[in-house]
Amino acid sequence: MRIPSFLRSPQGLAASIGLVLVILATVFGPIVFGDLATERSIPDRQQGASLGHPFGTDELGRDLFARVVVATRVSVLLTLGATGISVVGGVLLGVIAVLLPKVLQRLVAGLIDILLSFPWLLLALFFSVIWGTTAVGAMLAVGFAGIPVFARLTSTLAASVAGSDYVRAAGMLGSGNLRTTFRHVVPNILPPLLVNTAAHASVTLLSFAALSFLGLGVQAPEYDWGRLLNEGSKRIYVDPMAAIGPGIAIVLVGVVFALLGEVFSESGGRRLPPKAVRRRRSTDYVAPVTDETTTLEMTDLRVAFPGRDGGMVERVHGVSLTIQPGETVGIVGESGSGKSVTASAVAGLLGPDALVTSTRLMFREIDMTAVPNASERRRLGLEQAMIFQDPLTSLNPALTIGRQMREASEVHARMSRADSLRRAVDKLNLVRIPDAERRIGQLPHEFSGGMRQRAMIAMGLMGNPRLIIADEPTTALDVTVQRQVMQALREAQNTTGAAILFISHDIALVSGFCDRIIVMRDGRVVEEIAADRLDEAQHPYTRGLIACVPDMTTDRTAVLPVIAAADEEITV
Ligand SMILES: Nc1ncnc2c1ncn2[C@@H]1O[C@H](COP(=O)(O)OP(=O)(O)OP(=O)(O)O)[C@@H](O)[C@H]1O
Repeated sequence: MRIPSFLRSPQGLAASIGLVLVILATVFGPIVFGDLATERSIPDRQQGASLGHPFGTDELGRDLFARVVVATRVSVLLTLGATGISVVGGVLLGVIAVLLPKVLQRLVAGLIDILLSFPWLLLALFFSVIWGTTAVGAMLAVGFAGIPVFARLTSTLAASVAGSDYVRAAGMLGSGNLRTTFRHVVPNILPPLLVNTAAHASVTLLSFAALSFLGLGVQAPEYDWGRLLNEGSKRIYVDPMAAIGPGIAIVLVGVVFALLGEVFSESGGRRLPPKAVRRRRSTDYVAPVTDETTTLEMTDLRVAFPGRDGGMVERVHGVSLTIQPGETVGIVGESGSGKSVTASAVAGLLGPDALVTSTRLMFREIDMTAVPNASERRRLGLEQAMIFQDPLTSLNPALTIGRQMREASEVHARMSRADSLRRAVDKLNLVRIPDAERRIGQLPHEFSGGMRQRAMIAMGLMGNPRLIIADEPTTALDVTVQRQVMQALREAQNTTGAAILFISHDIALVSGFCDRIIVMRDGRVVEEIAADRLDEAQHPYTRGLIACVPDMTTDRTAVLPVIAAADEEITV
């Protein structure tokens, strides 16, 4: 029999044994020890620890060990209830904070910060005054006092995931904010949330004990460990076990929760299996597009971002670009020349900070400068595909490749799960992923870099792409794998007839792959030239880029040419 990996570490084993004991005491404690815990025996009152009464007896002669075991249920259930309130409330508030418009986001973040600045126990005391000194009041108080902690954690974790390529890609597929948050963001913040939940449960248990000890928690005739501790502390110098007994229970269960947090954090990389989602069953698939309208028309695109002084700084200065169906257009230029910003404007992926203006920006007769309606969103999700530079950040690490591939066809083409699965396997075969039926159930980290990038291409083929935007798709790959990816891209184009907008700083790669090359520098197009006429390039910058590409005849002892700054004369 295979031993689960978490049982192989000492803390995993200790946490598991502790958890089983806590569950047994919670479920069976009151049943087994209930009578003993309430049975009064005046002759035996206030006895010290003995074999018959390990923790002694109280002032009515009731066995304290039995009372400590019986109190497990109240103490643990109140702890779980309060932790649940903190986690659910905090995660909801944190997620809402991420979904809100920027101004409201800041307001909620400010509110969370203010609540966090109050000491936790002080907040709990404040709430317990509101809800009264009862067990439920204490649970609500401790639970509500923990909400800001989880709200801050959730919004911070969500913000770090929200900038990933796969979340941007989900937005491009037309996935709404709520869907993207619950499908792509929440699964990726679950492991750290679980770790913090376990650690927080341990603190919550102590807070309950503290509240009950102060007389603000569980009230007589009910009792929990805090109350037993309070009663025992009155005779601590005579019968120390009366106070030490409930103290041991509090410490032991607190340690079990803390150890559980350790175990979660150690297995943090391991993902939870993806949940099944309800789907509309339908085979309503969108027919392939056959009309041949111009794929992209862009005139005088200008993009500005907020600068340090509060004003806007223009980074792309009047770029015009037209792409015809089936055409392969390359954009080359050095780092920072505005290639990615131009491509993101085409895909509508620039964030709310960017100020985008253009005389005309149409993708297959969809005005990309206006907010798309439902049918345009659906078309964009199916007809545009984007392949990013780093496949590891562009795939959601918590979802299987198959699940991510199916998203576009299920959301937009409304295909049934079985149909979209079949289509995903076909597309993985098309980009030559071996053993596609098995691979489709794997997570992105189980793929090699080149396979991940080919899976991204396959994902783009799940719709009916008319434009594939590939933003430096081979930069992170070695030369052999680069060839496989380029080949997959070419085959994808041959199969679909899609146009490709290929972005790279490598003019040699672009000239071998594209029909036409746009050369960009400092946010401007400096030259547009057919790939097979590159040797006739006029602009000194283009000639400089070509001269920087070494070939078999390059003198390896000579100094490489240097491209001068934009305002300098370039000599090659
Ligand atoms: N969100 C942003 N906020 C502010 N400035 C930005 C933002 N995105 C891009 N820029 C700026 O716009 C300019 C063009 O960036 P872009 O990413 O398009 O360059 P690139 O040509 O794709 O470079 P690389 O090859 O390094 O990816 C750069 O100066 C960059 O700093």
